[in-house]
Amino acid sequence: MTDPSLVERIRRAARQEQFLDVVSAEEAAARLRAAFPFQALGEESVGLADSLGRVVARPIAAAADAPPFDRSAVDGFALRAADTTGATEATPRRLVLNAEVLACGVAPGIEVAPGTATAIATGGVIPRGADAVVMIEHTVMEEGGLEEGEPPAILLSRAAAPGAFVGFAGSDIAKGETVLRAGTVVTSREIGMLAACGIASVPVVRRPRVAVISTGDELRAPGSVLPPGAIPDSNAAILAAAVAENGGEPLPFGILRDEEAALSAALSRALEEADMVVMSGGTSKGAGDVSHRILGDGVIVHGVALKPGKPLCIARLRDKPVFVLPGFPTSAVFTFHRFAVPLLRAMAGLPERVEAEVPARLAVRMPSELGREEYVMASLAQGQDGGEDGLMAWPLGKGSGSVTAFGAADGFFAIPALDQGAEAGQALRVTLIGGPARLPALTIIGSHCVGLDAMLDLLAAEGIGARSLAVGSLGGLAAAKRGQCDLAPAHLLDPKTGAYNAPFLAPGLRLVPGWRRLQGVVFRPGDGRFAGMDGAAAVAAASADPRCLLVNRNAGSGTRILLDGLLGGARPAGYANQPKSHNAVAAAVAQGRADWGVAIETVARAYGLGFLPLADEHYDFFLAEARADRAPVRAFLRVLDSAESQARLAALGFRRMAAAA
Ligand SMILES: Nc1nc2c(c(=O)[nH]1)N[C@H]1C(S)=C(S)[C@@H](COP(=O)(O)OP(=O)(O)OC[C@H]3O[C@@H](n4cnc5c(N)ncnc54)[C@H](O)[C@@H]3O)O[C@H]1N2
Ligand code: MOO
Repeated sequence: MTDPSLVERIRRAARQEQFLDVVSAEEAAARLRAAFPFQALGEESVGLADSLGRVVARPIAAAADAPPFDRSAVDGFALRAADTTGATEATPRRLVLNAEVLACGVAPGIEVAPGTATAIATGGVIPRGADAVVMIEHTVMEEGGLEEGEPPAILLSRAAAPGAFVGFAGSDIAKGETVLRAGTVVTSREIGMLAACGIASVPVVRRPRVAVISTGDELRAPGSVLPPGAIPDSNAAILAAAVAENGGEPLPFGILRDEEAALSAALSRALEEADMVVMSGGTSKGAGDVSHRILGDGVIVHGVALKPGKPLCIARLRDKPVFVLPGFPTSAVFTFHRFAVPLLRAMAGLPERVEAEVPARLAVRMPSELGREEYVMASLAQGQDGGEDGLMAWPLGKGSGSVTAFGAADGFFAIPALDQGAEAGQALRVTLIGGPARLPALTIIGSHCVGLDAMLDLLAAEGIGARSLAVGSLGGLAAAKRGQCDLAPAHLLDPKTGAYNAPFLAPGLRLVPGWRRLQGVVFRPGDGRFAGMDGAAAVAAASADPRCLLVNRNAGSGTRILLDGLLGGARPAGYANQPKSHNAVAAAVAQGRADWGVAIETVARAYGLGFLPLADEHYDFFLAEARADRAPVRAFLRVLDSAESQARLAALGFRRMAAAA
């Protein structure tokens, strides 16, 4: 049943013109702190095995001593230390054995009287009278002289101090002592302690239940077939996992359409079942943006001067926190961590997360919007070899819509609201996400290619990690010249000479031949306008037909230079559409937004497109001479020349060039 007051609020909110009331991130956090208690939820009791990963709710005292009785730490004989005084190899002491053997679990029956000893196993109960144990290897059984019926004896060649090899009851932990304090996260180690102290049920903080709701008509569950315009719901999966990582229990509410009635019904149910509600999508000003409208006067923040995350909306409904995160994945995840996680952890009884920072220098200039504090996701790579340069931070440059930026980044840095950007070389502090930065052995910066992925897979199989930053051919070349990477893959066509890459060599760099990628005209199979043509004829015919729409490439790309050369100054329909990758060209043609373009054969095949060859693109590597002798670089060059790599490249449709010099 939908709460009638909620419906009324929704109606009221719907009548209002919606606007964002942007506040600073600090103000937003302060309002959140003022609205909620930031304290652990109540406690519940769980079985020992189920306590793994839970937070201890109150101090737990040992229910029993550990060990529960005085026990032997060795295999040997329990005895009175006083009987051993002065024992040496030359003057052994003789002790008569008692007629019992104290294996583990055996209750002793005979008191150890002066001049006697009892055989005992490691873990055996120390018998009354004994105060020490000697190891079996420091004794010998008495040889010969045994009269009929006389008990056996041992000869002892070492003196034992009182307490030797005795583990006293409660010496590990004594009954009543605190085993675990409130706030401890239970791991296998804590479980071991609890078990040893005889504790079978554990008082833990109740896990905050967090309803996760995705909104958007375009969303489909991951793995479903996507109709045109649809995208997989990645936010729900990321957010549910992040809830679990921070001590919460995610309650998946699935995908809801941008429809107020359905949304408010779901919200009402979520508020009944959960301690916190996290929605994503529909919080900005667009036509379909309805999520925030259903919150009515419960809203405490709507709009934060942050990038990513401006349209973040936070509300308090029925005393429970509701976060409406921006739909863009990077924005959603970033704002979740920044605002929802501190509250979630407090409710779960977990301490605030401490995020480590490392100093680094910015590798390239990063522009930023004035008026919003901008957080830039970055990868870290070692600067100039030798370490003087320390770490360089490379912005991932993927924007709020990226689903990979947050996952791929080592961390992020902030550009203050009043700055219009950060300069190359500027000193930064990078906040690490997901633990310490793992700096790989090999740094590769430049143009990306699936062939390179194949090389890096082979290297990884040898245990050599590589970081490949896709910043384009020119960006990689610049990084190589500055000594910031080992290898810079590139496919730069020099329009004057028509040659690839070699004309761009600079002192200190060497060119390692990579592979050739066949480029050609791509079109939808069955498009009769391209039937029976070769590449050059297809370019001529298509560019002369105003209804045949081109998808071009960005200025400076090798493909653009090639196409401009073929067009000879012509500007066919669609020329202004200039995406930055082979894949974007193929997608535009495959989906009918354009009819033709130029891309590499591998990509044409992947999209099921027709392909008419034009020319070979050379994908080579600029190698910094100063780094050429590093073991990981040598390993890369070896892999590049291996039979396995030739086979993989051939399977991808690439032709490997002459062996590396
Ligand atoms: N005219 C304006 N437009 C936008 C503004 C603005 O101020 N004025 N703000 C921009 C900013 S900043 C952000 S961030 C986004 C956030 O928009 P919404 O929160 O309303 O999100 P949607 O429009 O629903 O979706 C945005 C984008 O994200 C995709 N999405 C949504 N949910 C998911 C999901 N669960 N998994 C994966 N991807 C998801 C959605 O398809 C859209 O592509 O608004 C800007 N616009
Ligand atoms: O705030 Mo939005 O999250 O910049 O893209």
